[in-house]
Amino acid sequence: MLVEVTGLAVTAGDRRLVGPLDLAVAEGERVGLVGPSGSGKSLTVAAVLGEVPADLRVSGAVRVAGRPAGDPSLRGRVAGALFQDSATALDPLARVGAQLAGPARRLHALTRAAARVQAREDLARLGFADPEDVARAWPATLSGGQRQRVALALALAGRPRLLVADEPTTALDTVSQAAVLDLVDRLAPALLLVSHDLAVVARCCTRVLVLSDGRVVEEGATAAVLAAPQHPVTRALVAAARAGPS
Ligand SMILES: Nc1ncnc2c1ncn2[C@@H]1O[C@H](COP(=O)(O)OP(=O)(O)OP(=O)(O)O)[C@@H](O)[C@H]1O
Repeated sequence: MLVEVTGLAVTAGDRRLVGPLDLAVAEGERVGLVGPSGSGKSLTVAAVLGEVPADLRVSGAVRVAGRPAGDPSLRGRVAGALFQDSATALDPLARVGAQLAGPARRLHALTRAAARVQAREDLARLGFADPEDVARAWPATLSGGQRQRVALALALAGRPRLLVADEPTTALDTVSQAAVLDLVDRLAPALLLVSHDLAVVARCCTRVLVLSDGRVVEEGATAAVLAAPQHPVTRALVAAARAGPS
């Protein structure tokens, strides 16, 4: 199993924010995590990435590719991460091409020239018609949708086996949302996708877990959950997804 979470609990003092929760993602699988605001989605993926804030306590077993979450050998190489705000992923003081070449050189010992070629290829793969220009650009000169595509390229630059994406399209306009989701769907080797919007998860994920108050209240094939939601929280999410983009 690529991701194996058993008995995860995240607590703040004596308040339990997440858990107990089990979650598994197989190699190549696409799993969605949906739930209303505050249901524990972000803390769950933070636990998978080994990045739960230090003021919180994590218990249970979280393993990625057989190693404890947060193990430095996993970063970029096994799991790439994409968040809502691409501004935090990109260095404003480095050109796009140089940023993309970083992980390729660090994780795969590519030469500077080979990393440069790979960065151009990655930008083309990410739908940029003019990879040379984008590689030379500073992040601030790109649109929000373009920046998020670069952030996706960066998350995938180390050729990880898993993409972890937390609300990757929430900050984008509808057209960019569709473009970024399409790329996530096409390029993620395996996917753990967080969204408050079941329609977003339905686009990319074959299996979905519904969270409420830090626990999984429903789980199953996305199509089956959409067609016949059982839990009231799931029903509300299905109704919201049918009502259109949020
Ligand atoms: N560092 C923290 N200290 C205390 N409580 C926290 C901390 N981080 C998150 N929480 C609380 O934990 C709960 C779960 O938060 P989390 O961010 O995982 O929810 P979420 O489902 O991702 O919500 P959203 O969709 O709003 O991002 C919330 O009640 C939140 O207020």
